[in-house]
Amino acid sequence: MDLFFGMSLPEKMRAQRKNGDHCGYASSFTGRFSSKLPWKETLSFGYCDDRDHRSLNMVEDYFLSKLGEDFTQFGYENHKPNLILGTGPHCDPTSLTILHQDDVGGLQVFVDGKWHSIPPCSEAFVVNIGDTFMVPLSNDMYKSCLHRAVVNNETRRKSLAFFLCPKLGKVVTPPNGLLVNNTTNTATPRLYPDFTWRSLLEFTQKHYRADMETLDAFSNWLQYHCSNNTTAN
Ligand SMILES: O=C(O)CCC(=O)C(=O)O
Ligand SMILES: [Fe+2]
Repeated sequence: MDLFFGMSLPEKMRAQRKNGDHCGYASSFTGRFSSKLPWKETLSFGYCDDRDHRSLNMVEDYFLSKLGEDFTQFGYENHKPNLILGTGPHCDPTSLTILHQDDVGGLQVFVDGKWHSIPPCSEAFVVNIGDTFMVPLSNDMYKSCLHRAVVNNETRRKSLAFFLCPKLGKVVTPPNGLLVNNTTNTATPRLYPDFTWRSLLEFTQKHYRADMETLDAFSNWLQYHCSNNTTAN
């Protein structure tokens, strides 16, 4: 991880994540957005548990193809010290996040109106519910977790995150059982429209940096697009 992030920007840019792609290097200074910029660099890899797409040496293969023979290390997030922002407040748009932070710490969750620090523990993972868990599995019963990562002015911070997502074309919708109020036997209101992970991914990759209002913004965006498509047809 240190080997990669210690390289010069032009060198890291050889592994730059292309717009709409899942793998590669991205940072505040090369990004797809011009506002609400977090101070972080990320290196991402996609993994699909599917026989046809599985690669045993996915990370190694990626580095070999992008950076050449003598490079086989990998890493994920790298937050730089001395600069104000790490990762701003947001809920992950994905389903579940399994996160490991190094001993510098900095991860905070928003609970009961306050930010709480999550102390780093080398032997533990933090598991967060994301928006795509909240909608289909609970129709809002389980809230996605609002969190942020702060940086300090002494030490570089690193974290490693695994984001679990549905298949791209899978329709994200709550099961019928959650749409009925068992006491009154009436339908509970749908809080969000059905969507595919492909469309939420596109929204958060190309149009909107995930924050605490991603789902509301996404619902509006979907409605606008659907009504425009209907009008166009
Ligand atoms: O670095 C961290 O601890 C959190 C990163 C994060 O929230 C994210 O990448 O979604
Ligand atoms: Fe996050």
